[in-house]
Amino acid sequence: MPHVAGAGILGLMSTPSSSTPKVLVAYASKHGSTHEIAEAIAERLRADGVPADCRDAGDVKELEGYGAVVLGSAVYMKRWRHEAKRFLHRHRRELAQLPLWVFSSGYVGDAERNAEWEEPAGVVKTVEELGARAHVVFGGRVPQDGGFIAKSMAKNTPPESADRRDWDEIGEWAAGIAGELRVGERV
Ligand SMILES: Cc1cc2nc3c(=O)[nH]c(=O)nc-3n(C[C@H](O)[C@H](O)[C@H](O)COP(=O)(O)O)c2cc1C
Repeated sequence: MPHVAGAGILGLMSTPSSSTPKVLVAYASKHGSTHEIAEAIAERLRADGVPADCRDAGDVKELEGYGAVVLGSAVYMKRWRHEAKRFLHRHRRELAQLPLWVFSSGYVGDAERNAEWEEPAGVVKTVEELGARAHVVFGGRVPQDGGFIAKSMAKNTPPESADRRDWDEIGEWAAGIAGELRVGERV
């Protein structure tokens, strides 16, 4: 089960607006699979009545107009993509004031979820300091078009476990976010 940090509605209770905040789903992806997770989260939010934009973290210059943020990054060599790290740094003041949810995407293959392939510790520390409501890890997909290591991963990974993204798990996580934001709307 993904780790879910202490959630709550306190931040939303103090929000003066009675409308559901628009959510920015920002992602950092090299080979597209994290982008697809981010799109699925945004789609689920919209389906649950929460307005959401899905954007490349590297393209986001400001957070004006957004009342909540979901940030996700692919993990490579135990690190987040630099666009996601830069996003955290650049917007840290606003993020500390906004409801924030975070996901990493990485583990692939048929082994039990590998403890080696977890969230980068520095990212966990930063997002907890920013008051993130949850930070979770989703499975990833072996890149189909990468370099030497990716090719070797693809060769050594059984095709049926090359894509470990669990769309039900992702959808449920997004539904939980929508639920929290809708609760805030009623406060
Ligand atoms: C060279 C390479 C290194 C990787 N390193 C990690 C890692 O350290 N931890 C992890 O969880 N996943 C790792 N992965 C798996 C990727 O995170 C996974 O394939 C992810 O879904 C890629 O996301 P993207 O398609 O959005 O770029 C690695 C993949 C490659 C090709």
